[in-house]
Amino acid sequence: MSPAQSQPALYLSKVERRYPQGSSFLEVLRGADLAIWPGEIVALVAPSGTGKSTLLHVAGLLEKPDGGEVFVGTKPTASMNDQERTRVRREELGFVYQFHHLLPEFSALENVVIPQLIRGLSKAEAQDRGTQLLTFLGLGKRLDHRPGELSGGEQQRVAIARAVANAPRLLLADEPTGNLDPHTADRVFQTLVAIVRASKLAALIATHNMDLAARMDRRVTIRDGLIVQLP
Ligand SMILES: Nc1ncnc2c1ncn2[C@@H]1O[C@H](COP(=O)(O)OP(=O)(O)OP(=O)(O)O)[C@@H](O)[C@H]1O
Repeated sequence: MSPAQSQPALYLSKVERRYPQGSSFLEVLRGADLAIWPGEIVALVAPSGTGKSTLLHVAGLLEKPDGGEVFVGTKPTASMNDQERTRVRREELGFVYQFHHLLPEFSALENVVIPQLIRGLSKAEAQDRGTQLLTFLGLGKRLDHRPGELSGGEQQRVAIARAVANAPRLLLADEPTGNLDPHTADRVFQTLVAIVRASKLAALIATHNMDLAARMDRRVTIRDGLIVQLP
């Protein structure tokens, strides 16, 4: 086993998250434990309101846990300040949402290049990598198209390329195909799996789509604020 594989890409240890509700608190996560290993694609499947988005926000360092620890690789993040969390988020995490949030005035390639420039890559390196990624995702002939000139599935593939452009350790996705028709959703999911496998990323993907969940390596749910493995 290589050193990279001997530690989880993400490890949530006894994570707690609660929100004020009237005079008390709504306890959404009550000690959630979850490890995701490099190369693994894990489906997060749970009824509405049980805490999927909360879990993704905590795992994505967008919200701090009220208790427990979130390790990205070996790094404990709970006591990091905002600047450190932003750096880990930018360098080690990739995000894909139901709606792509691409920059409408920039081309597909520019949308993938910009985060790499922010990370400090040269323009030539960023363009090379962006072109390779978009070509891998079947968009080699769409590099110069703006999001408004692309289909929904193509836009979502650009969003996937953007999310993995900085070679993150972990991809977090919230209903990445939820806005697409079943056929397009299937194709986008296939490309998502292909890129995760090719890059040896770890992925946590929240979905209501049981067919897609069945094709991932593992399925987990949230029950009474805890992570429970599904068959
Ligand atoms: N910022 C907040 N303040 C107060 N309550 C919140 C906040 N965010 C989420 N909640 C509550 O926490 C619970 C879990 O919300 P969350 O959005 O994580 O659920 P979910 O499983 O993602 O739901 P869905 O599948 O409908 O998106 C819900 O009852 C929600 O109302």
